[in-house]
Amino acid sequence: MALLELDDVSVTYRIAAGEVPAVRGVSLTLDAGTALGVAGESGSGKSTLAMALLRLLPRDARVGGRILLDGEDVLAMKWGRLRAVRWAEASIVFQGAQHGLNPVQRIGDQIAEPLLVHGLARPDSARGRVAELLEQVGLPAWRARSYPHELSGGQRQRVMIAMALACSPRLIIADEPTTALDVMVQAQVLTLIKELLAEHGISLIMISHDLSVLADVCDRLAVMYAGRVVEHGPSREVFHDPKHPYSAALAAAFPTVGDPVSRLAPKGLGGDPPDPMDLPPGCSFHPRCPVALDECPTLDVELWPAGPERRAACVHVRPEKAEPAETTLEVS
Ligand SMILES: Nc1ncnc2c1ncn2[C@@H]1O[C@H](COP(=O)(O)OP(=O)(O)OP(=O)(O)O)[C@@H](O)[C@H]1O
Repeated sequence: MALLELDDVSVTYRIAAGEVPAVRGVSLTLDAGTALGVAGESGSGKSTLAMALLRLLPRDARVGGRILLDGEDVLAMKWGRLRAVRWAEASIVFQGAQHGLNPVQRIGDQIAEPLLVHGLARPDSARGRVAELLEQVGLPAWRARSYPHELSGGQRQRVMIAMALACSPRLIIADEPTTALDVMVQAQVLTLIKELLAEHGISLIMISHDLSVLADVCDRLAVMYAGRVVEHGPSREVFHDPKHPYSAALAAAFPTVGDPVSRLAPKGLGGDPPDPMDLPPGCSFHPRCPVALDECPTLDVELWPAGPERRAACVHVRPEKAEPAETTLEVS
């Protein structure tokens, strides 16, 4: 059964220069107990989409479409209900843990905060639960007394994961949870995430520019380009046999963690992603596409079926137009 359903979700930022269509018509489903990876270059709209799921966007963002969490419309929730849902039903782990933690508050107090706010622990009983959570993410209980600057990047990211787990949510949204970490620590944190998913049956939406990381952790992948999903399907299939040329370039990129060049230029692709305020006509990817056809600049692109449980928005998977049926007139 679907835990999360996105139906034609769009996000537009209103800025002085005009409107920025950051997310355009995204429809996706996440089944309970499964993990969905969202991939794409910088600026493709991944973080905007993640923030929209819990209505964490700034005021200048207008969100359209429907976001159903366990059948409940997130966009229609009153503030009180939304506050109850955040942390307790769905929580988010942000990119770069150093920005997500308060530098002058002890780790233990920060992990305890959502528990106290949601009435899941009293100040005297929270300490035991904090110790349990630290243990779950592989940190000793005494770390509760530490301040964020006393921890390594990987340890801080574990603390963020402990906070996200605190209220036993059904869904965790992780936005680039390992991007700022070196390769060894990244592997440890990914292993931890996989163990926690398996143990607790939590559903995950994980965002990354690195398709190989997502394919390792997630059951399904969605690839975003210029605010749209251009391909989605089972992880292994999208990673090993991509049907969209943009997914193929991302899969071949093998980006180095923290290397801005590989982040910005998937292998074999020239140019930059388009400015959302000045999108190319037709298929937005056509100016960079190595296999573009003459018709791509005017193509009315859709997510066409590209195999069982797979879809891709590329002319090369478009079903042949059905020939008009021949009619035989029988004249008696
Ligand atoms: N607060 C904002 N106001 C206006 N435009 C914004 C705002 N936040 C993001 N954008 C624009 O929306 C588009 C999508 O940005 P977003 O951060 O969602 O992409 P991303 O794929 O998560 O990139 P990254 O990996 O760099 O975080 C970009 O063009 C960005 O400039």
